[in-house]
Amino acid sequence: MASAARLDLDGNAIKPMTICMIGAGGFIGSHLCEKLMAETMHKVLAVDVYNDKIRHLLEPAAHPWSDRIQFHRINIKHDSRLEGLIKMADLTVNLAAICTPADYNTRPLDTIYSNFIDALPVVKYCSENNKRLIHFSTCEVYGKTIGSFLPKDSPLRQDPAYYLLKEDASPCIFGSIEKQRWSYACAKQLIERLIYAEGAENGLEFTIVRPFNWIGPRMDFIPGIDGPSEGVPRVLACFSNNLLRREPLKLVDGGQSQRTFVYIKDAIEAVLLMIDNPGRANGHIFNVGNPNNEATVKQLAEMMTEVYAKVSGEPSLEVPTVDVSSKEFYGEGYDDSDKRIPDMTIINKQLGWNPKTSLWDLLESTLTYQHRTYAEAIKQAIAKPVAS
Ligand SMILES: NC(=O)c1ccc[n+]([C@@H]2O[C@H](COP(=O)([O-])OP(=O)(O)OC[C@H]3O[C@@H](n4cnc5c(N)ncnc54)[C@H](O)[C@@H]3O)[C@@H](O)[C@H]2O)c1
Ligand SMILES: O=c1ccn([C@@H]2O[C@H](COP(=O)(O)OP(=O)(O)O[C@H]3OC[C@@H](O)[C@H](O)[C@H]3O)[C@@H](O)[C@H]2O)c(=O)[nH]1
Repeated sequence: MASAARLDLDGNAIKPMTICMIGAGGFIGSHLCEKLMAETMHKVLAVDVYNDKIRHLLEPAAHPWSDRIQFHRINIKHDSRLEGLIKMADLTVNLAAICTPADYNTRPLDTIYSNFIDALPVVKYCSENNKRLIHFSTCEVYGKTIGSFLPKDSPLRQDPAYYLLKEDASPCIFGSIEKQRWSYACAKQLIERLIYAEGAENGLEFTIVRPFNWIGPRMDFIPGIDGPSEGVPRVLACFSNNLLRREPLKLVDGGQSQRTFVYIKDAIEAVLLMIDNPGRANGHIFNVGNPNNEATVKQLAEMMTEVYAKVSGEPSLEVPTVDVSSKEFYGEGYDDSDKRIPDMTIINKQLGWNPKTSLWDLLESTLTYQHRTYAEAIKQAIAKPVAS
């Protein structure tokens, strides 16, 4: 339950505030809304084009927080109500974006508009009205590691100086322009630079978040069940879909790329610390990830297969994975980040935050959710005769 006497990291009472949360109906937004309703007295003006993932929080009068969350169905591309909502709030959190890699090379214009152009008015309204902004960027702004350009057998590849990603030191290394994968990272980088410049020149109070593969329940969609049959979500939902349908998991280019995965509930703790501690969060860019949860995509597939067999009680397939080329899976213009380990120095120093949940544990709770939510619907979809 929310307590009125929550304290910030410096021991001061936290005053309830109004938060305009744009993209509140998405994966991260839904978890952040839940946290804010259950554990704080803050109010949320939830802005999105969808609300399926937060509908459970919006049921009238069903919850003690029903007067603290309002949903506004607004497309921020063209809606004059946005400025009014930002003015009414103390803080704006902007999560809205196209952020699935399958879109970056196939819908590069939509990707660039969504991640740069559509975010511009949000930054402008915050700056002009002296409102604080927490903007969601991405770990993809780092692109590839310096080490990836060294010879395969170079011992320097094992030296953290060549792979650890630091907010205030690492360069942003993208591929060539025809590798349209980088349209997203580049748009995110430019909006980061613009926000930083608004801070430097006009005094905007901002925090930039760089999430490193946050995963958990409600991430993306299961194709053909609660999203388009031909849609390609991020890897957690792709692999969940394969496991639910008892198909081999597809390893793009052999699944050699490495990622670090953090449990959504750990990551949301970090965002709440930013919200509640403006003096420590303003003016900073924060990596938010779990450096201890590194795996290649192949290792992730193997672990998910093992965990899913445990939580579903169904035996694994004899051949659980299959290799597929990136051209076949994503189309022309795909490219990849080789390795993503966040440096945690800044978030540790400013907010004292550390992730807690191991990869196995976060997969166990997430795949339990996926099985409970989708297994029956998938069975029915598979059993349905295909219309001729
Ligand atoms: N999940 C991750 O691991 C991760 C990693 C890096 C960066 N991020 C960033 O975090 C943010 C949130 O990511 P997510 O995983 O929750 O994605 P998501 O797709 O689940 O959520 C984004 C939400 O924004 C909404 N939205 C998009 N365009 C909009 C518009 N024009 N008007 C109103 N609403 C709009 C969508 O409907 C969706 O509900 C994004 O900016 C993303 O780039 C996420
Ligand atoms: O079925 C699949 C899906 C994905 N993959 C691979 O799995 C890896 C991870 O893919 P994801 O779809 O989760 O996306 P990425 O980690 O590449 O990018 C993500 O990073 C952070 C955010 O900004 C975005 O949410 C997204 O861009 C990639 O190497 C991809 O090629 C597979 O091997 N098989």
